[in-house]
Amino acid sequence: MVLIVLSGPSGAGKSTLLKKLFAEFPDKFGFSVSHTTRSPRGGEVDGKDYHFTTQENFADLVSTNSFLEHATYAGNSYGTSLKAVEDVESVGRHCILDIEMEGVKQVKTSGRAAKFIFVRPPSLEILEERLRGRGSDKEEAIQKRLRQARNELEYAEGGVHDITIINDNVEEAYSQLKSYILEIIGETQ
Ligand SMILES: Nc1ncnc2c1ncn2[C@@H]1O[C@H](COP(=O)(O)OP(=O)(O)OP(=O)(O)O)[C@@H](O)[C@H]1O
Repeated sequence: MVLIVLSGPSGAGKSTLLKKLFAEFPDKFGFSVSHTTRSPRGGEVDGKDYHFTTQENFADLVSTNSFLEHATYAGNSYGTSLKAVEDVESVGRHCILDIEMEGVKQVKTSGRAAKFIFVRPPSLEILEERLRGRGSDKEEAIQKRLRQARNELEYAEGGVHDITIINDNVEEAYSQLKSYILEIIGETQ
């Protein structure tokens, strides 16, 4: 099984592309279930949406090197455990992680083999338009995402990913993503 790590600035189109991939290949890929110390929101199911966990248990998992990557956002910790990846692989699916730069760095140093795909927008101006178009963020959050996008793009300049996909036309970007992924999992269409 191949561990596939997708990253890129917020708003670059990762979810859009992955949605297409899961729709076309419903049985080939899976997302791992992350651990989090945040409280469940309405309708979220433990073990399905997240493994909801205490800060203490989360710290234990960190100290036993049980996470492939983990980070803290807005006071809550999130992580992908090695076991969560194995759970996806045990049912015969390739695990896909949709994570940000710090997580990518951790997977890289974990020693676990993976393929790294970077999804980027054609320009920061277009990224800004898309973030506004998505309508899910306030102005302050958009500015924060744009600042972070610069960091992600700079990191990617170092040639740390196996492939960079520019999401200009979504169908073209999807076609590139699909052919690369089918190639690395050893399937051709
Ligand atoms: N090629 C494209 N052309 C125009 N709009 C696009 C394209 N790809 C995605 N979008 C739009 O851009 C917005 C951001 O896309 P999406 O939510 O998939 O990004 P993301 O990388 O998953 O972001 P996040 O990391 O914040 O979850 C969405 O409104 C989406 O419909």
